[in-house]
Amino acid sequence: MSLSGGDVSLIEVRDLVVNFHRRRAAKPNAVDGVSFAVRPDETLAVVGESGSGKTTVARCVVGLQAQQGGAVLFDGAPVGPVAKRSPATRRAIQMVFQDPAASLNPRMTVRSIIGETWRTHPSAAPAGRSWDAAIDELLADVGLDAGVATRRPTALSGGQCQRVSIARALALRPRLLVCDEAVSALDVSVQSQILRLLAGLRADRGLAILFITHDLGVVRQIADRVAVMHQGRLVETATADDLFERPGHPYTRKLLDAALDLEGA
Ligand SMILES: Nc1ncnc2c1ncn2[C@@H]1O[C@H](COP(=O)(O)OP(=O)(O)OP(=O)(O)O)[C@@H](O)[C@H]1O
Repeated sequence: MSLSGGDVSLIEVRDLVVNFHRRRAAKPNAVDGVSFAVRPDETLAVVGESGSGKTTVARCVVGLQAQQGGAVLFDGAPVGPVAKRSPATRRAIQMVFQDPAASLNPRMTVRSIIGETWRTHPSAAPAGRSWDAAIDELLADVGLDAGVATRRPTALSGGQCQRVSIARALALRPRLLVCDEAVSALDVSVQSQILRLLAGLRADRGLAILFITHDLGVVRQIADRVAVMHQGRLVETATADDLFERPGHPYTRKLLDAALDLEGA
């Protein structure tokens, strides 16, 4: 049965368990039996305070973190660590990180950063036209002008770098974008621009997005559904509307109250 409430899941996390202290059994699991699913056309936000296990779940989904229990299923089939995934699965699940400058090689131009993804995944490279033209088009898709292609990340703003990170992910025509605190390092106005960009890309390209964030303001702007994590466990999953209108779990209410206090401060 799909845990998403719909019929088809693109990605499903089933009873996931991660423990970073396997030899010391008394230490709690960082991720403790988490299950959720994302449909091919939706944005699911995973929200929770620092240390609740959000990033660890995201890293399991992209195959960068091994789990001690449970499974990650893509298109209904279990997928393991990234090194053991098929090139098609690796392409299909792309990640956008929190710190755009740190996730882009400062010595490379934007053109080489994007071109490199096609050298790693030749099956995704543009066929029948020049790479430069395809890169210009990708840059336009993320709201950057073609002149950015010859620049290095150090010559770009944080927002521009994050757009380049998104273009690099899109170059592989992914089906799922995993965004780990992808706007947390940006000014609020730039955050909104990037969130609008992601929403537009999702609609235009039929992307699914798994959005990891501690920020309920971001959740409100981007999410169709929300999974709330607390101390490694998932305490509530709801549509974004329901979560804000009728939070079901006391911890969710606490998070909402804390966010309201911040807004009012
Ligand atoms: N590589 C690691 N080795 C040991 N412990 C880790 C490691 N990565 C995460 N942890 C621990 O696992 C728990 C969950 O961390 P995680 O980063 O997934 O939480 P988070 O909700 O994403 O928090 P934040 O928003 O602060 O990144 C925390 O207690 C953290 O200290």
